Amino acid sequence: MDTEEHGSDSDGSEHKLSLTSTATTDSVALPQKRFYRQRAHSNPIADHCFEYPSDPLSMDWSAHYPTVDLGDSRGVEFADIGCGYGGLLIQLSPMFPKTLMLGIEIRVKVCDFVCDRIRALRQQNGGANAYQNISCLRSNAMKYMPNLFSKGQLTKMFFLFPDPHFKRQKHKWRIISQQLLSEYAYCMAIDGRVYIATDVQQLYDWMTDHLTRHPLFECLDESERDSDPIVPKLFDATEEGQKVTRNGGQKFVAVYRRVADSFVNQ
Ligand SMILES: C[S@@+](CC[C@H](N)C(=O)[O-])C[C@H]1O[C@@H](n2cnc3c(N)ncnc32)[C@H](O)[C@@H]1O
Repeated sequence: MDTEEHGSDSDGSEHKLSLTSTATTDSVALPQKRFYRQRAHSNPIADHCFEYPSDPLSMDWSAHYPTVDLGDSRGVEFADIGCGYGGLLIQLSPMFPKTLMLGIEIRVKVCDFVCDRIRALRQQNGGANAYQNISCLRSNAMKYMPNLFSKGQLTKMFFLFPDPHFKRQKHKWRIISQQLLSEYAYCMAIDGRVYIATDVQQLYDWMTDHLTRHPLFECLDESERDSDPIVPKLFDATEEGQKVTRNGGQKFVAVYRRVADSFVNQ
């Protein structure tokens, strides 16, 4: 992934931080996972070397969505947190062709895989102008969400099969907590939706407990959930979901709505 730091050119003009990922290539073949293997878990609290914008307006998204007229777009609206190998983005792309979606993935090689996968799909479907609305960014969602997204920008956030971090002393590594939910709520539009899925009952209880207790989220009732066309995708669109299916595991899914805070002027 090419990176360009936010800073000043010799003429004093500011250039925006740009994280080139899916913009250019010569190859058309889909990437093979075996060339992108990386340890399963990354410590999200340790210091990693990340490029990140000082604020959302400094982020240059043009390299991520090179054919999209960004001036005419609402910016990224869907964020797949810990997107892994990118299966959800690829399924949602044709369902919402006008919506920009971003996978956020902390592992370098996994993010590279998704970028190469999207690049190949774009080339293979060049004539159809497909997959131009999806991209992947290597970042730590536990640290940089407000740097990437403005208040109320996201209409959907996905947390599909997140790392369970079973040991008690590693619960602080979990991607859902009261503090993190407040950051996610800040980036979300009122009525936006949070989708969670896991095969680990204990993690499901943890995530739903935190979401239910948080004043800015409420659980969708069964009929609302069943009429959401995205819900069926939560089970099998991602590589981890497919692995659970192969192993005959159970899946637990829930959807929450971002609600307005009745005490604070939104
Ligand atoms: C178990 S995998 C699930 C991947 C994908 N959602 C799926 O269902 O196939 C969890 C992913 O979250 C990523 N991840 C963990 N913590 C993260 C963080 N703080 N920010 C971004 N990605 C993270 C991991 O690197 C891993 O790829």
